[in-house]
Amino acid sequence: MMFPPSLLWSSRTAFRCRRSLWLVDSRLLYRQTQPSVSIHPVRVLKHIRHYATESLPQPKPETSKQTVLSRVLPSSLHSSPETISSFRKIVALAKTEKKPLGIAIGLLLISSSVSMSIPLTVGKLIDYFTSTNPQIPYGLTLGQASGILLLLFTAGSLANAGRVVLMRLSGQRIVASLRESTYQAAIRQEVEFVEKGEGDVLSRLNADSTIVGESITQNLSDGLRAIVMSSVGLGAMFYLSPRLTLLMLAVVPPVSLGAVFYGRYLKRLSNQTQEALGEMTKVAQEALSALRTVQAFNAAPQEEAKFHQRVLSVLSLQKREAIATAIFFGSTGWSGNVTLLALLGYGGTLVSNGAISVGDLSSLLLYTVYVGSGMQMLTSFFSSIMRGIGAGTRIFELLDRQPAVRPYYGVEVNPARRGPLRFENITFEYPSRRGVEILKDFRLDVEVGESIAVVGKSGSGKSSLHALLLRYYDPVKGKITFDGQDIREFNPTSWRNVIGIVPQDPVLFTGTIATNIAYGNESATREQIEVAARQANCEFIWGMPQGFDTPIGRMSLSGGQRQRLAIARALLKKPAILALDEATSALDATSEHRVNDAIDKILLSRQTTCLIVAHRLSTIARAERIVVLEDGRITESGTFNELVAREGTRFRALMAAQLTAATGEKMTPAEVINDS
Ligand SMILES: Nc1ncnc2c1ncn2[C@@H]1O[C@H](COP(=O)(O)OP(=O)(O)OP(=O)(O)O)[C@@H](O)[C@H]1O
Repeated sequence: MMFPPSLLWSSRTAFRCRRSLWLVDSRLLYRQTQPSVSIHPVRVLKHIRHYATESLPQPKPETSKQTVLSRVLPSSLHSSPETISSFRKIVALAKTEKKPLGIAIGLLLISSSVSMSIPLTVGKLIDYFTSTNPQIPYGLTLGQASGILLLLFTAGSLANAGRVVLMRLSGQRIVASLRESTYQAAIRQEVEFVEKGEGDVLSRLNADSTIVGESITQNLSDGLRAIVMSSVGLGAMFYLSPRLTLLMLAVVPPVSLGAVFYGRYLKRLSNQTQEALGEMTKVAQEALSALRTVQAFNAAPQEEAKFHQRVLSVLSLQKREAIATAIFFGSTGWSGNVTLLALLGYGGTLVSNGAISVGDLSSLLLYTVYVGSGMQMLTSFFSSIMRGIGAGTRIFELLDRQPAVRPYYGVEVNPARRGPLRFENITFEYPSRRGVEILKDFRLDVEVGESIAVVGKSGSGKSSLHALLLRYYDPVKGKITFDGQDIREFNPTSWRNVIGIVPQDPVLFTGTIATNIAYGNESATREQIEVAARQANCEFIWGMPQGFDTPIGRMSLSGGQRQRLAIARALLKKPAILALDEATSALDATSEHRVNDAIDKILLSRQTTCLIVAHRLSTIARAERIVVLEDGRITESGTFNELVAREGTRFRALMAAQLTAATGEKMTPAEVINDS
């Protein structure tokens, strides 16, 4: 017996399923993944029964809610409280769409009832046309009966169309709101969490929310339809001929037992193939992402050979899988058809004995197909529920996650507040590198309006100071205070409002120059934006044809221009603290001059406390105080002249190394300053 391919899953869907979730059962999956597979519907029924009673641990008596779930979930999932809570949350999501979903379910019942009457009608028609004394119930004429049937089928189709529209729209609305809340939750997490698993967050936003939406609507509707089809179909079969129905139910179990074991073997093979495919992709990915290196070392043949090996192992597994699948489906198809033959044979004798009419036998065979389809749909329904729960668990994990730094919790900081900034005995490790102390008992006091240049070799922890200041992370020991108050007491959003940040490599977002300067400050007027741009020496904007309305992306900005835009963005906030992380790459002389001039203006105003991670000598020389960061601590501190004048300082060595790298000549900082 062949199932309509539309009822069968694509293998891609199944693979996705397998990746994320425990599947209902190998044999059922296998049937779902293969198009044009012969499946005996009653065998499927048996499988489900087996699945529900044996492959699952018995429900725990203590909780009635768990009991219901235990029947539908596989053992690996149903025992987990997470799964149960995820299931409940998914159901709760559907509550927002209670009304349309309720109507859709009503329509579904109407359309299913109509379609379930078809086999019976066909049987009656066959009997009517083959009978020597044809009679229509209720004394209807053939025309009237046909008219009623036509009306019924039209109503069924309309109900079905209505169901599809309502379910889809509800599903899409659920997915849309789920995406928004997932995005909101993700964007409020601490940076470490998102940066570590950015791809993960994106897949939750994209794939997982779609799966959850589908499992509430589309799959729920399919599942209900399947339940109606299977139960009504079986009932009708028993009504038409209990003997034939029992015969079918008796033939199936022994055949299905073999299929169970074989199905498991196939599933194992399929898993191995997927793993091998993963390995193959990894090899290709590595080489393609490092193509410059591959070509520079003429390593293409070597990479091709590596890939060839992986392709071979995939091929050999696929060959085994193909043979095994062929045997599996050949034999299940054969046994399915033999069962059908037995039914026809026995049914035929019953017809010739007059125990059953030709029409009833036809109806019964048609119902068998319906029940089979219903069972098939039911199995995908279980898998879909589990996929939905798996995806839901990942989404709810993010939705329920409390960020390590709660963005809207704590004391509001008045934007006009000013005060000294103190790093008090800070010890800091990155959460992903526990045990590696980036800062050790670090101490630094910065007075209001003071400018400090932090210097040190690459990787010494300079930028980490800014990360702590912005509360991307919190120190392991010690505290940072602003105006005498621990910054951890502040509401991070309002605290970040008083800090202007200029990162090493400023990010510009899609939009115009103006929207980029006003990033995070949407209420800023054009005038305020222009003032900030002027302060930051962004005169280049006025030279652009569309000025401040020039879209970013249509032009390429130089490093110096980007940095000045970032300074303008920071200045627009009128920050109490400016955290400037200077780009390490050299700027051309004019750019550097314009950037430095902008920094000068900020420093001279003495309105903003400046903590500059400095690389360029010209910037370092501008700061009132320079601190040298080494081994997580400040080892030297003083004005530029003091540090240059001091013999054998770490600062002199650092500067000399930088100058040598920049000029190619051995020079001292003092020489360069004098030269310029
Ligand atoms: N997110 C992170 N997770 C783990 N380790 C990090 C992270 N960011 C930086 N580090 C490590 O912390 C150390 C200090 O890095 P940091 O960026 O603060 O140094 P830096 O002095 O600013 O360096 P550079 O001058 O090259 O910018 C480095 O060893 C770096 O590899």
